[in-house]
Amino acid sequence: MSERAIAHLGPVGTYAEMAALRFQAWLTQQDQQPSRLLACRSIPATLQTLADGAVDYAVVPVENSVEGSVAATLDSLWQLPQLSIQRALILPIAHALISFESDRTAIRQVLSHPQALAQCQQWLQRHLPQAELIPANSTTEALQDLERHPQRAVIASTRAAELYQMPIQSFPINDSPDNRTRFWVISRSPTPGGACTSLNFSLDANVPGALVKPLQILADRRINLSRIESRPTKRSLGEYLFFLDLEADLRDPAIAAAVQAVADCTEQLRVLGSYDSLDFTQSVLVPAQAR
Ligand SMILES: O=C(O)C(=O)C[C@]1(C(=O)O)C=C[C@@H](O)C=C1
Repeated sequence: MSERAIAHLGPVGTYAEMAALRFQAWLTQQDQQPSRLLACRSIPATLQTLADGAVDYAVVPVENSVEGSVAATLDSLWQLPQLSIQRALILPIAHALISFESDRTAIRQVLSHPQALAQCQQWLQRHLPQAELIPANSTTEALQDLERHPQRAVIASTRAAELYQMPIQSFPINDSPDNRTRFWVISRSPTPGGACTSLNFSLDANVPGALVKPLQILADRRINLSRIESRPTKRSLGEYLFFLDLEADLRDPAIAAAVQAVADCTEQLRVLGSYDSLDFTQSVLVPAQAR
């Protein structure tokens, strides 16, 4: 078998890469086949690389316990109908403040991925109220050139600080000690079926009760929703797509029938995947030098 490739948000050292490493280790345990990782510039680029056939899997963040959904993942995935979810991965996320400046009062800018900035907002407000917050494509992209900007700090993982040999000034700085992010493993293969089913749909008309109908179908069949999210379709103002996670397995005929009934009362429904989760919140993270 040829080497499989797994795309993730780069550069090397992101949380998405950590998730991809976890998935790679799990995959190797399953079938002993080789695989390699490929770092991409953004979440849309990660999914596009997979859709173009250049890799076999993509690992993308989808939801954080504090900040909620990762919009770039939802927005990109619904535009790539050839892709489906294979598995979810849950990782603990602990952020570090990385800077060559040890005097916090001298730090003028803090750079990171918007999700990471948001996950540390209270800490930043308390300890670096003077700093301008600057969004970057990823936590480790923000680390590039840090040594040339002494008044700058970056929020990234301790592993990233080790990999790029940069000083950690504070750790942990995430507001919630139980900070976790759920990632999806996506591929071009049919979805396998599993304890969670994710779908999205648009509605025929913007009229009272349009959303109640599909939700009532699920409630009547006692199917629990673990998440509901709306995103603009970007076609016209006020037009939304709804993303739902059901605690249900699509391989069960009763669940498949319920999803069909939802499809019958919505404009367009797509099953993004039905899959199991791997929860890594209790296990030790891969040390940087072990790669
Ligand atoms: O920038 C990174 O390191 C990422 O992997 C992205 C990302 C995200 O988009 O949520 C992943 C996990 C954390 O929640 C923070 C940032």
